[in-house]
Amino acid sequence: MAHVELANVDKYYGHYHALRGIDLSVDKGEFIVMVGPSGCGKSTTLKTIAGLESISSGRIVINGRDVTREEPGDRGIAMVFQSYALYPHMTVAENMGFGLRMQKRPKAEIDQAVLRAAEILRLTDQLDKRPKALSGGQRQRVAIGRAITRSPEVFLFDEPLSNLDAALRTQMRVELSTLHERLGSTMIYVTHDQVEAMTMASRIVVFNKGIVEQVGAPLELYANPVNLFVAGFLGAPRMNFVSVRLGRIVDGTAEVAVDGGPTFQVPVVADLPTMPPGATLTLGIRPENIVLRPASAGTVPATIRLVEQLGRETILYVDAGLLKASSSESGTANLTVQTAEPRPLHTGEAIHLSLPENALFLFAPDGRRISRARPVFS
Ligand SMILES: Nc1ncnc2c1ncn2[C@@H]1O[C@H](COP(=O)(O)OP(=O)(O)OP(=O)(O)O)[C@@H](O)[C@H]1O
Repeated sequence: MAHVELANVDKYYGHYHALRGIDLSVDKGEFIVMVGPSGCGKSTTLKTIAGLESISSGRIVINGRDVTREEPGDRGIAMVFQSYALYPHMTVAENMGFGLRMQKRPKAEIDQAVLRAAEILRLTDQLDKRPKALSGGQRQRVAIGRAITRSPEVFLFDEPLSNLDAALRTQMRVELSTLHERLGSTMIYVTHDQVEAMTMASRIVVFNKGIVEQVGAPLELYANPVNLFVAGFLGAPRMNFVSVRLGRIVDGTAEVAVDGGPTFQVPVVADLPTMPPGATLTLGIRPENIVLRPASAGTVPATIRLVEQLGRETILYVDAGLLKASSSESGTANLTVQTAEPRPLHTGEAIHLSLPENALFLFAPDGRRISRARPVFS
């Protein structure tokens, strides 16, 4: 187990500023998951911790030791990649023991480490096979086994499950979480997969364009994103965003109105009054918080453009003309609704929506969230 710290880390590739002052402190035994859009710097961050990329400025500290200039092999880390790159001519046991053999460790020690890793990863029956005789999930377990045998203080994972099919990914997700519990090691994990991030992380780090936007426990980030970017990034289907105008602010509550449409009262943080009345703000609402209602005052009329029936729930892409939403994910539809409505819903159907005020997020023109923090469990 190790504590890992990045202090003001900058990384340039030529003139390209890939990491911009990254500060990150990973506690011993934490499972940190890094997420963000393609090209935001997740893999670069992981490689700088591994020592596979040098940094332009800043410091990387593992267990209080500055490793910024240390070779990868001296840092006490092991990395598992998306492509598991096993040696095809070696058996599973030989693949798993490879790192230790390179370090010229005694045979008995290597055998013991391989057996222990194989037992943890349920590969004991596969040790004499070659990689081509294994399933994708088993191969990825061998790659993880290769990391385990080296008893690293820190495991780094770069999208290790993205080559597996959906069912195997689900199974491996559970196995990795179990592995983390069993070994208690510090793990830093990069993924594109929201479910992996939400279910495995003790804390999620959201990257964007070479900076860290927010760090926090999964549900905390989901309930209290600091800005539009984090709000829009975490959650599938993603949060809806609607342009609104700021009206009066009374007793910590802002009146915001959709042009020609409904008005909402949103609790705000203190610095909102510095914004002029009439300022354009963004209202956010998660698809699961929009409610289908019979027509009445305060509801918004909408037309269903597309229905995705997922069994337990249904995703509707609707055209709610009044709401000038900017999160269109599908043609003329401008709002996404996630509902457990039991009756069948059809394309072209007219419906009415209610946007509960206690589920609204409000964002300033610069993207900062200015509605009051929401409890994680509400
Ligand atoms: N060796 C390199 N030389 C030049 N530019 C690079 C190099 N490696 C990465 N970059 C650039 O640095 C930025 C960050 O890349 P990085 O691989 O860290 O992104 P990422 O967040 O992991 O993306 P993805 O999710 O697509 O893997 C990208 O714009 C990329 O093009």
